[in-house]
Amino acid sequence: MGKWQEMTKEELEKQYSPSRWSPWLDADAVIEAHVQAVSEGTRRAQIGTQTLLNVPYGLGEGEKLDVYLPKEHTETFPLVLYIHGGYWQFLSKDASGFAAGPLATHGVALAAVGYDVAPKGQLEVMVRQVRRSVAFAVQQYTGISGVYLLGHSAGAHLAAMVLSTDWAEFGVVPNIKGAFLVSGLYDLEPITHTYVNDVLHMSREVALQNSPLRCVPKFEGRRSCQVLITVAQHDSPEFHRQSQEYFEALRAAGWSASLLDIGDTDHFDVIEKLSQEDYFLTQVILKMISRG
Ligand SMILES: N[C@@H](CC(=O)c1ccccc1NC=O)C(=O)O
Repeated sequence: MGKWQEMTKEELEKQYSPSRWSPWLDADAVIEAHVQAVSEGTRRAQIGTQTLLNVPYGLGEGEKLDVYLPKEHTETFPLVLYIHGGYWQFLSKDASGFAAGPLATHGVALAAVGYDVAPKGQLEVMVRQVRRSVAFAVQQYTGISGVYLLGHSAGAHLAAMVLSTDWAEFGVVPNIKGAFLVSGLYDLEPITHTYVNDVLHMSREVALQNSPLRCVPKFEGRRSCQVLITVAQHDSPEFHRQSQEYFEALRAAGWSASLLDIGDTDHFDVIEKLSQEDYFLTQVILKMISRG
């Protein structure tokens, strides 16, 4: 596999079209199935948990959280903040509670983060919104025993940007105990050369400044934070490269990180299946949280 700089525009666009790599469904069908799966999974999670929908974390219309609590929750519990994917332009928090069921069964709360996707939002706006949502959550809910980030695809990019936050201006330093980054993007420069940027309009500077790969902070060893980077077996080679390089960059900066290639999954069902308790990644996440 050559470098992205040497690819034709056609090849680069294919690399960054996750729907074209599913071995099971064609591009349109896989996206349709994905929207269906996350919507249906979210509906089921809303029945099985206690919900607080549309909790504002800021003044903007899009700055809201959907919180899913275990039905019988104790006073303190871990909170997973879920940041949805969709190339910073599709999907919303409304269909992003599908992972809450199995978590709630084990006493873990989930909050699906809303943010302004493009064209309304620009990339830097989304990064700031997600950072603010994390600061808000830890200030609002004093019962949180630990915060975990869970992000898919573009949402894993936003979660990774949360890890590189200088919290000085947020008035709080969240105790982020772990991050689960699923099929994410950490190097945005190649994306500026694809159709994805037709709506985002990222400049090269914005792409560089908002690439987690280029802003990994040195890990200060005072607290523990585990980062799990996962990629789907049927993600494209460029997606695999992105995860591999971010993993190496985290390790080089002293972070505790691991990299996991999840067999028999594509870019979409790798996250959808978190609605199932017996899914491999659900079990890994529950285990990491239970270790605290
Ligand atoms: N053109 C993209 C579209 C895409 O990523 C997407 C579209 C709708 C809803 C979610 C998407 N991606 C990841 O969650 C693709 O090829 O998959």
